[in-house]
Amino acid sequence: MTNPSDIVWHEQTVDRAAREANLSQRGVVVWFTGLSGCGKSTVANELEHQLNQLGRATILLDGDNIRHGLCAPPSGLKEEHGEEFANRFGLGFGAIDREENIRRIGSVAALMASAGLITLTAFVSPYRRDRDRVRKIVEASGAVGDFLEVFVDTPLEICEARDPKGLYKKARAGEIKNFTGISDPYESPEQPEIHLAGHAEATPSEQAAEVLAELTRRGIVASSAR
Ligand SMILES: Nc1ncnc2c1ncn2[C@@H]1O[C@H](COP(=O)(O)OS(=O)(=O)O)[C@@H](OP(=O)(O)O)[C@H]1O
Ligand SMILES: Nc1ncnc2c1ncn2[C@@H]1O[C@H](COP(=O)(O)OP(=O)(O)O)[C@@H](O)[C@H]1O
Repeated sequence: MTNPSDIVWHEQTVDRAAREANLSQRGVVVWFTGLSGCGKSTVANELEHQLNQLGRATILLDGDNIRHGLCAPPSGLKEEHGEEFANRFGLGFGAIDREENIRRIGSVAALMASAGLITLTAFVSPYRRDRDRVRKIVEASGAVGDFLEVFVDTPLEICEARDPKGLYKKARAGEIKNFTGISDPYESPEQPEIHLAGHAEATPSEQAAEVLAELTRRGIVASSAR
């Protein structure tokens, strides 16, 4: 077994402050969470577009895309890596798999923020403990205030009526197990930095502008940025 003391942290000459200075911005993580179909990807995508137009350096990590690579399911790894590897490292939607999914993404998001990027993430991330762990990792590698939780609070009935991928229909029919909101829990954030209420009928662009306004209010985006 590897002894943790055999792995030693190496200090680097170019630090986070130097990277941030070159980009004239502060690296942060803007963590969108909510049910499937609540609008995470759409609003995060629109926000990245608005930030991009302001000349800000960004990255968007989206659940559906990350599950094609870093957090692929066993079926996506088997052909290239074999069954044992796929079963050990591939991720599904059970509670432990979601925990590992969010742990990996949380670490990547913290690295992206240390690179000075405004890092947007869009994952269901249904468990409060998993999200709180990411907050700790991000703050430990930067400062308090570097992690902003955005609760996309669209009611289940609306998400289910939208059902753009037909997943709710399958979940109701019992064809998908552990489906968040139907046969698996969603633990709402208790004190999100930003709360987007879905019943207000705001457009994705208005919701993105709401997040942008909060980033501006907190000095993460300068009001005169370009
Ligand atoms: N069982 C189950 N529960 C929830 N979601 C499911 C499930 N099976 C597949 N999908 C699709 O996978 C997307 C969620 O992946 P995430 O990585 O964001 O999930 S999690 O954060 O680990 O909970 C989610 O994407 P979004 O709809 O964009 O949220 C679904 O399209
Ligand atoms: N504010 C909104 N108003 C109306 N429809 C929306 C809004 N935000 C997203 N949608 C629509 O809801 C569906 C699900 O959005 P999506 O961003 O894929 O959700 P998620 O990433 O949370 O699964 C899409 O068809 C999208 O166009």
